[in-house]
Amino acid sequence: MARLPAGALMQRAAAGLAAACADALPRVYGSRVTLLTGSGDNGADTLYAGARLARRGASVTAVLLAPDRTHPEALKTLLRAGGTTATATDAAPLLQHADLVLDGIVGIGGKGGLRPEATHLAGLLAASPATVVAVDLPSGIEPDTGEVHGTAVRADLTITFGTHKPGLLIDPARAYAGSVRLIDIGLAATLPHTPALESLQHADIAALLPRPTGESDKYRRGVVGIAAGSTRYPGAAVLAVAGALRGGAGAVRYVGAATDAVLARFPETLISHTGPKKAGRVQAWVAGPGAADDPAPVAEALATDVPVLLDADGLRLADRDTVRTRKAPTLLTPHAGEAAALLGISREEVEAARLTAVRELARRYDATVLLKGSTTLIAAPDPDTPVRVNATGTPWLATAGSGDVLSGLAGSLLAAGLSPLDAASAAAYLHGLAGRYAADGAPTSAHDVAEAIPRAWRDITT
Ligand SMILES: NC(=O)C1=CN([C@@H]2O[C@H](COP(=O)(O)OP(=O)(O)OC[C@H]3O[C@@H](n4cnc5c(N)ncnc54)[C@H](O)[C@@H]3O)[C@@H](O)[C@H]2O)[C@@H](O)CC1
Ligand SMILES: [K+]
Repeated sequence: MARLPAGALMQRAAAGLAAACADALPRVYGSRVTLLTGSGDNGADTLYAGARLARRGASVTAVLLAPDRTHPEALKTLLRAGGTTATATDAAPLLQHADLVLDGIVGIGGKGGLRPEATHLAGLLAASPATVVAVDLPSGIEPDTGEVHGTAVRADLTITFGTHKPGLLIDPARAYAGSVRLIDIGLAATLPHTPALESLQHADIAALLPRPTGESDKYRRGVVGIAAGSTRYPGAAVLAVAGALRGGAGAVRYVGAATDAVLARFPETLISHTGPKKAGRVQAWVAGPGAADDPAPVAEALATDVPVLLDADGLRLADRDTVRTRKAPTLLTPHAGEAAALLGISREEVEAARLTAVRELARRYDATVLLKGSTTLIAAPDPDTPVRVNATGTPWLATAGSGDVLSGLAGSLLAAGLSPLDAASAAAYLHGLAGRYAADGAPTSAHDVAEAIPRAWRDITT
């Protein structure tokens, strides 16, 4: 900001915001626009954008939450452009009859949820048929964590400035943002080199995925061991193997009680009639899906010196000190309920503060942790490594067995030589994309998700 003329960033933000609002309206001329205007720069952005829309013939009214503390220059600009003002007590009809509402109550300066008057406005807004555009972020969410304390504005569209904020990417706050559009205001050079959060895209994942070369044979490509399934849950083994076969390892070795079911479905699987300890060459183990109550295979996998992925029953059956102290990397893939058990808190507490939970798990277990959910998070044990958030998931993936496919897929990428953080990130990305393809707007099954993985892989790499 010091290097630019005063207000330059704000003008860039307002210009981008006004253009996005114009796109969201059938026509600007004659449309009714209501601005919810707080006392900070977020409110000022909103007033400047409103002035631009007023100059194009929109009828613009700013509801001022703090009339005596509104940004004076921005307010003057709106009034000069033909806009008008109102107080919060007059807001109800203005929100009910607007075509478009801009939420400029608070931006990145907002902390601790909305105050009572703003809470009341957010309630009125929820009942309005208007299109809601959040300015920078939906007011009331915690910008840096994605937590929501009390009421927050629910937007159809969020126009965010300079960089994505964690709250726009992590649930529960993410669900309040609607679709998110980033406006470049020229901040790139000033942003920190190590962000708090990363969201990998197609090209990032493509660069991570293993590719066989002329010298590859099945052992060089990696053998993934699957210690999963039981007489009670043979299907978990089949689904973990289904994921593993599509994850780039050269071979999949299975140990457990579901040999017949696995071979019937996947005759290419190598079978060892032992535990993980004596199973033969394996570069990474997946232990736990459908394991029911037998801790032995989990303990044997953890005793090896190769990377181990623990999922489902494995998270419950594993000895926690062994996880913490083993030398080779460990990857834990809990859903919120399993994470809650590992942390000794409630599922609701995990879901409300997912970023804190995943970081705390990684720290406490000295492991890489993939916390499943509609926005999956992945944290490395080193607290300075950016947490990764996966953006490809779909609610249709909340289907039985889908986690077994993910664990097999991630294990296969581990065996192929990816670090736990990269294996988990690439697996979550592919799995989410495969889930979208498999579902395509209708219910899908874990089996279909596994079968859609190659299509996701091809789309990313070609
Ligand atoms: N920092 C930058 O480089 C830029 C910032 N811009 C805008 O500036 C915003 C940040 O502005 P500010 O730092 O002034 O802060 P905000 O405008 O986000 O919020 C601070 C104001 O809101 C009030 N407030 C705080 N918490 C509240 C709550 N829970 N309920 C109701 N009111 C609350 C405070 O009293 C304060 O007046 C960004 O979100 C963005 O919209 C843009 O203009 C572009 C450049
Ligand atoms: K806002």
